[in-house]
Amino acid sequence: ALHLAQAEDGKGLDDFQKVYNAIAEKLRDEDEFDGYIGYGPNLVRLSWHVSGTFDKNDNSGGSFGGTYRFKKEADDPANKGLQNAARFLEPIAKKFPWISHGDLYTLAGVTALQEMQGPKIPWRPGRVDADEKDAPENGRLPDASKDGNYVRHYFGRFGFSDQEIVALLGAHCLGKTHLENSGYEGPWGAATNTFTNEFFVNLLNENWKLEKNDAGNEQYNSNKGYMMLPTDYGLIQDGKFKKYVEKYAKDQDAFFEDFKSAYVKLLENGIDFSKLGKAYVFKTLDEQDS
Ligand code: HEM
Ligand SMILES: CC(=O)Cn1cnc2ccccc21
Repeated sequence: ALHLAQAEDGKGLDDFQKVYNAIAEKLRDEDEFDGYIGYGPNLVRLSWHVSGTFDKNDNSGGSFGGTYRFKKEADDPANKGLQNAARFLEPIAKKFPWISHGDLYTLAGVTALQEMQGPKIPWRPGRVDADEKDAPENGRLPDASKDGNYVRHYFGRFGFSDQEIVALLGAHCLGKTHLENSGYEGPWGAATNTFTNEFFVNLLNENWKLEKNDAGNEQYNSNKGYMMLPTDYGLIQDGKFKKYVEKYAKDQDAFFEDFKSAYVKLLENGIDFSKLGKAYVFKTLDEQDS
């Protein structure tokens, strides 16, 4: 059965906006991380990895239990590099001890996306810290060396459509790959910390060459210094995915709308929020300055 959301008692929009603001101010303050990319992309990746262990067949994994806090999950080789995001969030968790880990990890991704000029992401609290025995086994996160068919099958475990899969992967407009983390090397030049549809524009406009990188893994590189993972490239090799790549390359608003919906579904998969009220939509720091 689905996990029933149990919001932190007595906490409302203002309380969670305070957590949002603490994360957003720390993001602004610590802007030198990873060659001045900042922590935003890493926090978005953490919010995806804590949710990406979900399996709709037995409702195991997913963001509900905050089990990333256990070594068993944090030490999954697929999570290499996310220690930075976890360390970033430690003082936030200490300042707001009442928030569950699952709510903190997902709220941090929402905060980072909105502060990087992404769409407004409605967010609901109610994840509850589970035991280490509930932490999913390693190996549930995807393999970047595969093709479009693998990606479709992989996300079938979450119940995502082709359109939702393409929209979600648009988050690869953010940050970069790091050879020491994943065995893929991204260019410093092209890495960004602003949420746009350029992942799709680059996929279609660059001429991609399949090359072996210094770790011996194949990746697609362009003469402008951009890179794509084989799974990224699979989105234009597969005709059914490609039409959504073209849609989002032409229409950033459509991308923002579809990304927002798919990202909320990713973060909320496996949880019954029906007993809760409306989702919260947080103000960005800029919207509060005025
Ligand atoms: C087929 C599915 C996916 C694969 C195989 C994949 C693979 C990867 C790999 C290998 C990296 C580089 C990690 C590193 O070396 O530091 C990465 C980074 C990243 N991924 Fe994905 N990813 C997938 C889906 C997603 C989704 C669904 C999201 C979010 C909605 C996402 C967000 C990110 C972000 C923001 C980064 C940059 C992190 C940073 O700069 O520290 N990815 N991904
Ligand atoms: C800037 C760049 O390489 C865009 N990009 C293309 N694929 C990516 C996967 C993870 C992070 C960034 C990615």
